[in-house]
Amino acid sequence: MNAVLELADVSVRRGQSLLLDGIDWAVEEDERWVVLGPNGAGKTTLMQLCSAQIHPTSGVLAVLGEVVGTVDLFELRPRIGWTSAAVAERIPRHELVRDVVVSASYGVVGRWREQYDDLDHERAAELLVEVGAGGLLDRTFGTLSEGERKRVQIARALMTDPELMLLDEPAAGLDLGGREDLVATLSELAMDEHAPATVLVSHHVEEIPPGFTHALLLRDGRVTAAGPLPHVMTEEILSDTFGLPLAVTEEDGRWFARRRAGSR
Ligand SMILES: Nc1ncnc2c1ncn2[C@@H]1O[C@H](COP(=O)(O)OP(=O)(O)OP(=O)(O)O)[C@@H](O)[C@H]1O
Repeated sequence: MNAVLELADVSVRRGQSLLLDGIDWAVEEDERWVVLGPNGAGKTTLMQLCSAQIHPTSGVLAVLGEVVGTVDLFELRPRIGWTSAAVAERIPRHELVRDVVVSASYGVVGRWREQYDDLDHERAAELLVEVGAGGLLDRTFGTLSEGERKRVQIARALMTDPELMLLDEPAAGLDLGGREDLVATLSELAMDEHAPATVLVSHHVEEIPPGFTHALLLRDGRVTAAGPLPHVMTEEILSDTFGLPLAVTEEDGRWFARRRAGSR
């Protein structure tokens, strides 16, 4: 098994602030990880590192076997599928959904004069069906609901057949039905043995799709725990990570957390 992500004592500093502090972490190609932590824990900064958008200030980061700092990041990035609010903001609202997905093959947002062949368009259409958005091909991105936009972004992230997929808070802004639909779609992807290694960022344990295998928990830029889900999803570790006493339960592969009764 090959590691798709390897971080050894990785830190990120901006001015006086230490955003990430001595992170050690490895993700293997058949693993599906969730990164959990409260606001400001460093989750997005970690995804920026893993998507080769930024360099560590210190430590060693290898993405898909390439040590960041020794390789051309423009060659590395197309091998990574990435969805985040920052990527979504760059998608032109007038863009047709079919073009939002297909343009990932050129690593661009907003179709210009690139030429795509029929196979590209067929693949885009298939991926949209796979994520439950097959009926949206000819809509413009700006007319979609938040939940539909998330699905289109996941199809776009899969378009280049990436070796690593990073999903930064894909359920943010969704209503209950939208969240549950998305969790089901991500669960299907997680259980597909041909799907790439996946890292999903979330604030909420309820958003962990069944089929995800591991969790990395962050607080104040440090790892509080990392490993197989049943090992790290304990009341003690989650309470420590989120800074409040939590009761944690698991049912049918889904996780739930709430403040422990009488603890306030
Ligand atoms: N350029 C910067 N300079 C100084 N501090 C920064 C910079 N960028 C981010 N931070 C701080 O680093 C911390 C981690 O930010 P990050 O966005 O990675 O957290 P997060 O876990 O994704 O948070 P959230 O859940 O709220 O999205 C935050 O306190 C943030 O204010």
